[in-house]
Amino acid sequence: MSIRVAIAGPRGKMGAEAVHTIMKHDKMELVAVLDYKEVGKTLADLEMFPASYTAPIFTDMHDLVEATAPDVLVDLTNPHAVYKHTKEALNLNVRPVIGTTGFTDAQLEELSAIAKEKDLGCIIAPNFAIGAILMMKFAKEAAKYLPDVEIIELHHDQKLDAPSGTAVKTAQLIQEVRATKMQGHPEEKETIEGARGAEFDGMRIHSVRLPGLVAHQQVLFGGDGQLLTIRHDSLNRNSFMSGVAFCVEEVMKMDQLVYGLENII
Ligand SMILES: NC(=O)C1=CN([C@@H]2O[C@H](COP(=O)(O)OP(=O)(O)OC[C@H]3O[C@@H](n4cnc5c(N)ncnc54)[C@H](O)[C@@H]3O)[C@@H](O)[C@H]2O)C=CC1
Ligand SMILES: O=C(O)C1=N[C@H](C(=O)O)C[C@H](O)C1
Repeated sequence: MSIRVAIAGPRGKMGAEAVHTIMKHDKMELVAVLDYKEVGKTLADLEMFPASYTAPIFTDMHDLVEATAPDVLVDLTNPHAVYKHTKEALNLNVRPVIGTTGFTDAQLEELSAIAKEKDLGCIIAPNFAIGAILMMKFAKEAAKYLPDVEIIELHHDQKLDAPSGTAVKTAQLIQEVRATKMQGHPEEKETIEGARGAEFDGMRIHSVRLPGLVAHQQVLFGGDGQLLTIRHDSLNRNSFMSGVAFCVEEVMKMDQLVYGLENII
């Protein structure tokens, strides 16, 4: 039987790719999409999709679930909308697969508690690309031996959140294996505010935003007379799509919230 999938944010850069991915998948059916406008239309009414894409557009999650009974909601919207969508989906017994970044720790804890209470799978994946997950895993391993680390993430200039969800997740994974360490000179002073980047548990995160970039990150480790750089580049958004399809299948087998694909690959 097909997995019934709804997608929030279908007109976005990631959402549109995800629409094509689900439409092409032989074990999945795109039953609806959630947008903030165009209610009553179908994807086929939007110029960007072919006439064969007949999934209806909803602007209200309750209406969407009542009319189309999805098994899974894939959210690719923005940091302002995603928490509400995830909570609503869980409360309506729909399993969320969330690619949108920008959750607070308190929101993650609350959503985790709801998923647990309902025995429902929920995946929150700051990055769906296998190469990025390996980059994070390798960075965590390297930090055991080289605890001086700075993260540089580079993204397109339409990105709303900084630092990226991937950079935050990388820093959290490193924090698990590294004793807190304030890096740099103890008396260093920024002569222009922000020059040293964001501070996370003593390590620094730098965010670059430029047209032409997609999604890139390098993790730099410094040691005595040596440097190690671990870098990942997403050159297009197709790089995320096998991860999206993997999560839609996996979340059907789960009964709790998982934050980060490194926990399930
Ligand atoms: N986990 C991953 O591997 C990846 C995650 N992302 C994240 O996915 C999110 C989307 O990224 P992009 O597609 O580049 O952004 P985008 O700006 O191109 O698309 C966002 C879409 O969400 C829609 N939207 C906004 N509010 C909405 C609402 N209340 N209900 C329904 N739709 C709404 C917008 O109309 C827009 O079409 C971002 O948070 C980004 O960081 C992006 C790439 C990979
Ligand atoms: O906004 C993006 O583009 C991306 N967002 C995610 C993040 O914040 O880490 C994943 C990837 O880096 C692309």
